[in-house]
Amino acid sequence: MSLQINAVILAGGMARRMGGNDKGLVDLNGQPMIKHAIDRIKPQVKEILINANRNHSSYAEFGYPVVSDEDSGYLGPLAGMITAMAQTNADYLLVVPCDCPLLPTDLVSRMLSQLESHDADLAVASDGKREQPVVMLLKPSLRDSMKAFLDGGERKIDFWYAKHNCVVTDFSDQPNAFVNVNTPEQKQQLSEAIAK
Ligand SMILES: Nc1nc2c(ncn2[C@@H]2O[C@H](COP(=O)(O)OP(=O)(O)OP(=O)(O)O)[C@@H](O)[C@H]2O)c(=O)[nH]1
Ligand SMILES: [Mg+2]
Repeated sequence: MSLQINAVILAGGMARRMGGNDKGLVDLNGQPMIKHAIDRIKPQVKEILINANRNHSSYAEFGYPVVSDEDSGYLGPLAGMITAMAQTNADYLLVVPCDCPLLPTDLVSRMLSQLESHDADLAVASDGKREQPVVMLLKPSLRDSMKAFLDGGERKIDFWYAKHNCVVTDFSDQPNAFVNVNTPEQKQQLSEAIAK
């Protein structure tokens, strides 16, 4: 029987550096930012969840369930992951942010094969220079550990996964895969690069 892999796309942040505009919904080359991530991820997973804390009806228009953080205090990306892990019965959950429009099209296959060959609990992506803590493939059963970590006042995702059997999957062959759009200037730069 083949494994079921679902994804959550995190769009639950405050997007302060984007001037508070809901980052997943800002336009990037004619499409909402999150739509670029959806198009990259959709062929790789069975089901998608969108995690958002405002503008639910706009996010619902993409045709996937929209879930909000259980705690409305904007506790960071871990809060979105915990919510999604509670709502998925898949073997693995892929976590990606809404603000990486160029995610690898082979993200799941490479993370899964490395995870399985190392018998690990989770895989985190790297661009070769830095780990990408909001790009993970993990077992939903890790939710209790993540919740205890967050409830203890911790926020740093890399501190959490360091406590687990974790592999780092290297995507340095795709140097732009994790280009992250946090500011209007970064959006403009990427927009021009895509249009070329
Ligand atoms: N569910 C949830 N997701 C979050 C939260 N904070 C950040 N994220 C998501 O985590 C990912 C990485 O966060 P950032 O790029 O820093 O986004 P952000 O916090 O909205 O932006 P800034 O306010 O500019 O730091 C993005 O996909 C965010 O939507 C949160 O409190 N809850
Ligand atoms: Mg970001």
